Amino acid sequence: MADTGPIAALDQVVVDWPSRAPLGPLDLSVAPGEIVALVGASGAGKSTTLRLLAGLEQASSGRVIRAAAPGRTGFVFQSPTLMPWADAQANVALPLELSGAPKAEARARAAEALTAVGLGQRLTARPAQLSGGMAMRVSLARALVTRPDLLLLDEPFAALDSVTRRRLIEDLHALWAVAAPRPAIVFVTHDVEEAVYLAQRVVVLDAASGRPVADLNTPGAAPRPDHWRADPAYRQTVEAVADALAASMATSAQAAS
Ligand SMILES: Nc1ncnc2c1ncn2[C@@H]1O[C@H](COP(=O)(O)OP(=O)(O)OP(=O)(O)O)[C@@H](O)[C@H]1O
Repeated sequence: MADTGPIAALDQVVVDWPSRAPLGPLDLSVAPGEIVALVGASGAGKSTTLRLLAGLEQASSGRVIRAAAPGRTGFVFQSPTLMPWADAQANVALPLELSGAPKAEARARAAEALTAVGLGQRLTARPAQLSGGMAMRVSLARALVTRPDLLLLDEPFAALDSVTRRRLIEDLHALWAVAAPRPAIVFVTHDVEEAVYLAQRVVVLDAASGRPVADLNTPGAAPRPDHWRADPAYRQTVEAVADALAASMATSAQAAS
């Protein structure tokens, strides 16, 4: 593939809030179409890194590169953040309507996106009529409907049971694999196994400064078959990420003592 440069990157970015030590300097580069997982201790700066990549947070210094086309960055939060009064189709159509698409086209594309996440039969359901997993699928469809170049996911499945969670990870992989072009995905999670299973690269953030302190490639091509979880290469990578995560926390615990 031709080197097209990153779809999003942080170059020596520092975020300086009056109430705490500065975060950074942060360096991270995300290539078009790649899947990167961010792991780190609570408060390490994972959400801040995503918000910087989304343009929702200002850097105090350094450079943020955002190469996704306007309106083609999708964001999915831990809670589905749906409009409670609107049905699934209207929720998913909203970003298209806001970007000026005619209503009929927006509704047709919303129906298509909901079908892709397995909710083709629930277009008229309101959020209160959906399970947690279904509501998250609607949120995913809303992010995918704009055919994003960059999809940012902040612990999207953390509140779900483990079976639903696995299914959603598999669906996300499948949706990514059929998209043309594939979006880059940056996925924040506390779950090391989920990070290794989903991503092509796992980046570990330092607990104190938020700086990436380990950047590990995962073996094998995504999307992975479910039985890959029993593969020794998967287990070894999980151990390597868990070790890097423990090391990142130990250093900051030492610094604090
Ligand atoms: N607007 C803000 N003003 C001041 N401090 C902030 C602000 N936003 C975040 N922080 C602090 O910056 C640090 C990083 O926060 P962030 O939410 O990015 O961490 P995180 O790794 O996503 O945490 P968690 O895993 O708990 O969600 C935390 O100490 C947080 O309290």
